[in-house]
Amino acid sequence: MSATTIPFSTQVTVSLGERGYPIVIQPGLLGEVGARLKGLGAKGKVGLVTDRTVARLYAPEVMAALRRAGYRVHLITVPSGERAKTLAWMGKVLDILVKERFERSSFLVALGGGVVGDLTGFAASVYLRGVPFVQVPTTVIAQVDSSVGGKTGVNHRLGKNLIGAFYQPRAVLIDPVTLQTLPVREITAGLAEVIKYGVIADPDFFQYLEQHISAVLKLDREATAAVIRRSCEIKAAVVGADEREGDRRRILNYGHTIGHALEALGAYRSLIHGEAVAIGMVAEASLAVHLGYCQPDVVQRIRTLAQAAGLPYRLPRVSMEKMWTAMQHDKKVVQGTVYGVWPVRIGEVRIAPVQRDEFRQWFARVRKEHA
Ligand SMILES: NC(=O)c1ccc[n+]([C@@H]2O[C@H](COP(=O)([O-])OP(=O)(O)OC[C@H]3O[C@@H](n4cnc5c(N)ncnc54)[C@H](O)[C@@H]3O)[C@@H](O)[C@H]2O)c1
Ligand SMILES: O=C(O)C(=O)C[C@@H](O)[C@H](O)[C@H](O)COP(=O)(O)O
Ligand SMILES: [Zn+2]
Repeated sequence: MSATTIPFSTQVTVSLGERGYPIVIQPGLLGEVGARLKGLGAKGKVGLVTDRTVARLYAPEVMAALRRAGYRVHLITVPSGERAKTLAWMGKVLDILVKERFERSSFLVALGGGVVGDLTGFAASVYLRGVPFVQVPTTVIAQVDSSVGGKTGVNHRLGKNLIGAFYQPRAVLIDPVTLQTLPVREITAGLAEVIKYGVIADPDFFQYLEQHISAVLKLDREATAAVIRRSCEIKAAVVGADEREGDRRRILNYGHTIGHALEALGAYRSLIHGEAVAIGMVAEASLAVHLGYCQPDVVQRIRTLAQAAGLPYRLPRVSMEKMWTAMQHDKKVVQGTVYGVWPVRIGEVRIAPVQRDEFRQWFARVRKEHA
């Protein structure tokens, strides 16, 4: 893949028939949010949902853009980070929508990272049995992954995203300039989902990341354009083929069986999502070797790339029993059996069950190696 052939402003389509939508990637797009909503036929009042950090950085610009297009705007702000992804905060957002008499035709705009996008999408899916919403993602994770595909929801103490709905946005409006204000830890965490796409679907993209990781980390213009576009293309293709995760979409969950268990065990405070996914990807690749699905060089390449991106890759101190119990809440569990996404080679994964005994043996081996 050559970075020089990548135009910065581009569009990717999520092909889902009447639920299909564009992903527009364009520097400066925040200033056009109002005009884009007009293009979608939005009328009346807009609910702009964001978190406290993003409100300070970008809400004035987006509110001005919406007002220029003739909209009345009601700003709804939640705390920053994973602690807002709860039923309690969902209730507070819904309270405001009710009190402010938002109507069925009112659009919600999710301005922020994956937390704001997942929470707003879920609120949009249930308020008046469904109001339209638009994603305006401002983190790497949100621009390459969470804003696309319609998985919305909130966490439960015992498991990640256990309460939610499939509900597609009307459009995804990506302004890559917003990434400039992200803390390094958040940029790095976002790269876990980017590396994931290489492992599950595109060996050339994985190789591109191996060769350009420092440019990507510096948010170099061409590298950023390449990463956002290719990630959105892969996600859009998978979602277009299997919207509700009947089968193929499960590949997007690579690294998440263990990753989500680690997030829940840390009460959603010790690891942020991308970090947990990075550890999960390396661990699940290593487990895939143990299960006989791939060779050790695959784990080595994934671990080396994660390390080069500055991601954590070692399992934290946690008991095997607690891990296994937390993994029972994975949405890929079928009749009590945990199904994992296992790399076969870079660019190809397979989905298969893992038994408790296999997990226990692998876990004991890893613990011994790291002792
Ligand atoms: N729905 C999906 O398909 C999907 C996919 C991947 C992840 N997710 C979910 O997304 C969440 C993680 O998303 P995230 O990493 O974006 O987390 P996040 O939404 O918590 O954002 C991370 C932090 O960055 C701040 N921030 C956001 N944009 C900023 C900017 N431009 N400049 C400075 N600071 C900014 C936020 O205030 C927050 O503190 C998790 O809950 C995960 O489960 C969902
Ligand atoms: O879009 C998907 O499908 C994914 O699995 C993408 C993941 O990166 C994302 O974290 C998703 O929210 C996980 O979904 P879940 O169904 O395991 O909660
Ligand atoms: Zn994820």
